[in-house]
Amino acid sequence: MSADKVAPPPPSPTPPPPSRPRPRPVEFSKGVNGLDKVVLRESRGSSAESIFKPPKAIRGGIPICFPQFSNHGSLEQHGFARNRVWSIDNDPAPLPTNSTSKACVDLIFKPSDDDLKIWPHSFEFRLRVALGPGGDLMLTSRIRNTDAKPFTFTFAYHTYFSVSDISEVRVEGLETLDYLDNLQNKERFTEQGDAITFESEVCSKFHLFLFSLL
Ligand SMILES: O=P(O)(O)OC[C@H]1O[C@@H](O)[C@H](O)[C@@H](O)[C@@H]1O
Repeated sequence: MSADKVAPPPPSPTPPPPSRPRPRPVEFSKGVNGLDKVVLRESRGSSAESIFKPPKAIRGGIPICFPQFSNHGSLEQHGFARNRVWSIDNDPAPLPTNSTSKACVDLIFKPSDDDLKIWPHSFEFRLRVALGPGGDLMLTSRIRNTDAKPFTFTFAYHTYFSVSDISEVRVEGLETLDYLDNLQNKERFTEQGDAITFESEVCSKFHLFLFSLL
């Protein structure tokens, strides 16, 4: 082989793209009013199928299903409350004196004229989100009938949990409760085991309550 036909050295391997830094779960800063601001970010507490694009509801956090849970009615799945902008009550009732909470915010949702066209019942939904001293989060929902007539509704906190290893998860306390199995045509069963574990896809709805407000 002559010198001018020597094979060129192999290209050096492309370096991997720099990994994006993960957002810190809690950030502390100062708010516009000079008060301490705490931003909670849980980048993993959502479904892998999340589409953060209206009108699709965010599949993460704790969606509030109201006035309809699931497709048990004529409204959109899980009702419209999770897809609306709520306002903050700047003058909420104080926390009870025996409360261990240190901080809370009251969020209010009232139906718009368009909402009343699809669900003709006026109400005020007040959601209190309170943070305990140990970091525990407490949600209290109060729904007030501001209509002249009674109405019924279904409601749920559709909480998403971030788990690193599903095989380590056990859900206890549901023994003897009835549930509808979505993967078996919503057939009704009674839970027999003292703990539910997950070996494959599960989609069960336990113990549905129907509320009436007079
Ligand atoms: O996708 P959505 O509307 O946020 O609902 C989340 C889940 O809600 C559950 O109640 C349904 O049984 C699931 O099928 C669904 O994936």
